[in-house]
Amino acid sequence: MLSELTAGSVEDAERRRLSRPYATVEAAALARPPAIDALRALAPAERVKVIAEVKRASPSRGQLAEIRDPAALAAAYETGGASAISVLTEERRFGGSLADLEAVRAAVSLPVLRKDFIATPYQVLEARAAGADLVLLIVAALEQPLLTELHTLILELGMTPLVETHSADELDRAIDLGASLIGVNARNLSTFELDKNLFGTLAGRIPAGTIKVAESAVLSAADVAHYRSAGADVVLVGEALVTSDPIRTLSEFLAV
Ligand SMILES: O=C(O)c1ccccc1NCC(=O)[C@H](O)[C@H](O)COP(=O)(O)O
Repeated sequence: MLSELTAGSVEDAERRRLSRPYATVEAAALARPPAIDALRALAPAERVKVIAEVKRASPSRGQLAEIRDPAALAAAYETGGASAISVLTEERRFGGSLADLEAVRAAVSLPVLRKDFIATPYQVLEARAAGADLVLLIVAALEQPLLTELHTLILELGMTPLVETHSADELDRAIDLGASLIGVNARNLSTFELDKNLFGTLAGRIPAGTIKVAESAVLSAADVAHYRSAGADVVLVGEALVTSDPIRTLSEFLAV
């Protein structure tokens, strides 16, 4: 499933590239105001921080929410105390788009994450051109040389890579990169199985000074407390926010 999702995202980007060539997107990326410092926004603090996700649908859960106005949802997340916004831009299975990212960028002053299946430099440039401050890199989807190349490009463009892992081997690869922001996703992106204890199993391997993000399966304040007690600096939340009153849910999560 992960390779299928990645191939689909790359194919869609190649289609866009026919009407918007590399040089055009690169120029747009370089013309953007500097990216917001996401490491600062997500730095460890007394309380857990939340990356709040704009997520319409997913392969594991189907349709989650009809989000007509992603900018309004992101603004609510900002009001509710989120520290960054994640925007799923994958079109086929998540119903997202780069237009969503651009709308969110214009609506909030928080760092914005492009959450997609990124496997080419063109997709990284698209992210910056649309106003992203962070870009997701999924270790399981990328061989180490490509992972290194994309990680370097994201940094060169002034953005922050969120390097996502799901096993000790993947975590070691993220650490070898020198990643400053590492996510452990409870969801196996091929089988969709959820393991809420994976973060706790792996967190001890993450070097001091690295920001630790627990991703997925955060459905309640108890889940936030579980990840926090296992060492999470940040939790990334999608479903629980888009299927509830996001401001109320955020306030419950941030009170942990
Ligand atoms: O959410 C899915 O079903 C999914 C399937 C395959 C690849 C990625 C997938 N989701 C991306 C994410 O990592 C989540 O959107 C994110 O961590 C938030 O998860 P949740 O709070 O459980 O909605």
